[in-house]
Amino acid sequence: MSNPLQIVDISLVDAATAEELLNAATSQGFLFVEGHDFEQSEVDHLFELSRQFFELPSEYKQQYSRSNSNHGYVDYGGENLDPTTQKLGDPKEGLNFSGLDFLTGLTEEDIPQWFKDVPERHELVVSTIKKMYQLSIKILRILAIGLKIEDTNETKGSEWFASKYDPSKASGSTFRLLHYPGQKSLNPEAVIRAGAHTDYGSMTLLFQKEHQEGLEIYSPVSKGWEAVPYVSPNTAKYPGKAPPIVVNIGDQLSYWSAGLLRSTIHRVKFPKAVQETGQDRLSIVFFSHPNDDALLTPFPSPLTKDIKGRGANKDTVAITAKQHLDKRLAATYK
Ligand SMILES: O=C(O)CCC(=O)C(=O)O
Ligand SMILES: [Fe+2]
Repeated sequence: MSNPLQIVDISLVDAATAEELLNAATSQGFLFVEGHDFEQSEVDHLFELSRQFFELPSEYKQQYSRSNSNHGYVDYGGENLDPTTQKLGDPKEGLNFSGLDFLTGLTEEDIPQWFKDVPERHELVVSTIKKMYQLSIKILRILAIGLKIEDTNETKGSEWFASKYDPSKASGSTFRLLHYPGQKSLNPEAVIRAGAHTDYGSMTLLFQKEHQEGLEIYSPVSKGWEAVPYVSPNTAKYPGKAPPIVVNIGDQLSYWSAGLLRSTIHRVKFPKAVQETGQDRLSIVFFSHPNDDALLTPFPSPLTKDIKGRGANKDTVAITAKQHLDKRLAATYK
């Protein structure tokens, strides 16, 4: 499968990396990142854990149904990512880990006992949550350099995003395991697995598996739907490491940058080959959000100061990260 997206190596935090990252974030709004520290074995275990969890009886999973704070199990059809077009919810199930403390990797509310029954299961979830948080902060620091965010009295420009990510303060960040069951039907009406949407946070990090493709972006470059392929790990460069991770710019970065960065529309669809094999899809996703009280007003930068009428610059009243998330979630989980 061809790859319309850039693969950016973030192992070096410097001006060249920042330039490359910014270019990808302002063009497609979707990219791959390599030079992260996720091991292949770790990601394999996570997918295995996810598969085993979703195989548990429905009654068991439903004991942990999604709470008002967006934590817990979401059953088939429980979420509709494209409520203006789709009547039915998405044909998928998910497990949300929300109310995250990034110092401990723990959640405020209970997670299914199944994860705690075996210490390795819980440890893997906890370490993944901490790593995802750290990776998103690293990417945000590099982006801040590329965006030439200016120093203020309170913060250094490169720390502008990170300063809104106090690890022990409440945020909308959510770690999710997602499962899209296979479907043999070739009914063209039933090919959407997750409706078209933009993500609500600052950025989303995602692992998918080979032969389980289906993620598509509405490319701002080609003005058409394009597949986000599975990209194999570069084992010569990074032995033992997991494949490049998908990075998706979300609404909040679009607001903060007055629309310079793109919160690109995407969806999950059954590609023909996957529909024919009846293959399931599993994805491992981290939705990175700043602290609840972070204002979504543009950062100070020569790159954005003259942009008017896009992103938050067009609004007269600034909203907080939590107000934005609550609004989006209310539409999704009607
Ligand atoms: O499962 C995927 O590949 C993407 C899901 C997604 O876009 C989302 O949950 O926001
Ligand atoms: Fe999404």
